[in-house]
Amino acid sequence: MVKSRSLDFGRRRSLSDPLANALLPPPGETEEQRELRIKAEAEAKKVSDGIDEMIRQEKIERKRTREEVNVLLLGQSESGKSTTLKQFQLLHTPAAFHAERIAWRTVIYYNLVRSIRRILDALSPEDVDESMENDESLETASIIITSNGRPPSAISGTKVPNYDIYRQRLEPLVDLEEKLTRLLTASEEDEATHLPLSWNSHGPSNGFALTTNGRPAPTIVIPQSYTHSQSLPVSPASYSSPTHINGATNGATSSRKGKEVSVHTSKNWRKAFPLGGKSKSPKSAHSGEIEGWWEDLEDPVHCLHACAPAMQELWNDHNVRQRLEEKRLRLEESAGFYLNEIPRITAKKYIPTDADVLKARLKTMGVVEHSFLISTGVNRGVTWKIYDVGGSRNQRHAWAPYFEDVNAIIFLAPISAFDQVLTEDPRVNRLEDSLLLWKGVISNRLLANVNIVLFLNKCDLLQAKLDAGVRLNHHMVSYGDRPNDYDSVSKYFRNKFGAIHQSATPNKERELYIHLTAVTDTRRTATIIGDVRDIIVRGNLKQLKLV
Ligand SMILES: Nc1nc2c(ncn2[C@@H]2O[C@H](COP(=O)(O)OP(=O)(O)OP(=O)(O)O)[C@@H](O)[C@H]2O)c(=O)[nH]1
Ligand SMILES: [Mg+2]
Repeated sequence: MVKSRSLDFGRRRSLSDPLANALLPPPGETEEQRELRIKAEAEAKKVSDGIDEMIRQEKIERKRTREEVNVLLLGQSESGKSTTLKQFQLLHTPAAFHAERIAWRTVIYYNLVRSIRRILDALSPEDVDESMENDESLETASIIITSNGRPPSAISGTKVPNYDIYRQRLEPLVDLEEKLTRLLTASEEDEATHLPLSWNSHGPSNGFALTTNGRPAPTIVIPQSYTHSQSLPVSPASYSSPTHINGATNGATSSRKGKEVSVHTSKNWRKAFPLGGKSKSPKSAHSGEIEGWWEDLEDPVHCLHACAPAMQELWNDHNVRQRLEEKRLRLEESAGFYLNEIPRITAKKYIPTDADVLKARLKTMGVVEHSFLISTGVNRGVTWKIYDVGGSRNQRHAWAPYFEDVNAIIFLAPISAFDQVLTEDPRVNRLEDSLLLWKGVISNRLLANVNIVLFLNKCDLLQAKLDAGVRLNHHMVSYGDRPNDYDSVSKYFRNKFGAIHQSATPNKERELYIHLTAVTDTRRTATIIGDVRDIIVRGNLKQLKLV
């Protein structure tokens, strides 16, 4: 009775409401009629609740199938983030990836020409150590640090053969490097772009990211280096101190101080093709790709083609290799791999292969976003937004604004870098920096519920380095006298990164997925990306169900 009174009272509350009026019990309702009515109402409520639940489930399903998955690629500079992004592109939008291959020709030429320049710099009879330390171009080289934390000096007193003949024969490449840099930057004439230095220019030029909508504008940085005689002393202090990604920033000023030239990562730099601008750039009926550039005499391929024999001789010269070895300049580990394929790369009708594109090096500045609609498998219909960030220290302040919406992070730590130093601060060991960065990311409270996948990357280079006899314990005392082989070392790193996660994560429930990767290897990376996709989507679904 009391129950029905309260029900009636509830209705009386809304007497002015026509709907509530309509729901009032009919006048003169008998007790029996009343019971039947209440039963019917309860039945109706059950049906209604069932419908509500169905709607909720549909909503979850819709979210699962339609919601974007936001993935951040994090890690220090040269850890392989952009390469990982390229692998995603190759896997999910292969047609677009292939269509863009030709545009990467500019970058590949640029990488090759710079490698040659760096060899010539290294052959200079003067002591170039100081400029090497301050040289941004070191970022693509493996520099061994010694116990005093400095790159080893050239073997003092070494009699240096006269390499002027190479310099003379390769002189046209001086202008070519300038031209290629201009081509990569010229498509941004309406933006604050700084023109690059040539081999003979004076002083550094600075590039800085513009900002849009409060988020840094995506840009690509072409690292510049200087001849030893022109290098400007850049003290480590002129770079920012280590950036704490959870708040403290080093701001735009520090990025302005970098010796860098920047190109926005809008598709514009890709449109720099056809090089030289005089080609009619006919498209191949078969592939849709631009072809016929070789008929344009201004095209860089002609200069490269003409210099190819000299480049090849330089690279194959035993004395040159010895000199590079003395200076511990391991060009072949990074963008230097094009040196092993000079005839192919400099052929007049050269079109970059997928592998060439994956290895092409352009430093990222700011944050670059790419979307993919996954069309197959469990992730069908999911739109993935992948954010590729600039990893050098003066870029890390740009990461934090992306932490709020992120569903998953792929963190890359290049474990082959245990004997290298940061380009932006030669006092800091690269692996040390990766470990600190890792700790900063996994302990960040904003990211506590974010799925994290760790790529211990550059395993191919790690293997090669260990096989060549480079000892981990010379650079990482804590490794002690464990065996210096790939299995032991990779296991050690896996445990080390895993232990940091275990102790520093604010979310003890979070599972950590660790992969040993070489992201330039397409086949292996495709499998890993498949696994990662499933892990991330499953993790995402789990979170949605909790909502
Ligand atoms: N051998 C080898 N080279 C790799 C691997 N991962 C990346 N690289 C090369 O390392 C260089 C740097 O890779 P990126 O992907 O540009 O590095 P990033 O993390 O995007 O660097 P920033 O843009 O400066 O933050 C490129 O020349 C890659 O081809 C790897 O696993 N093995
Ligand atoms: Mg990058």
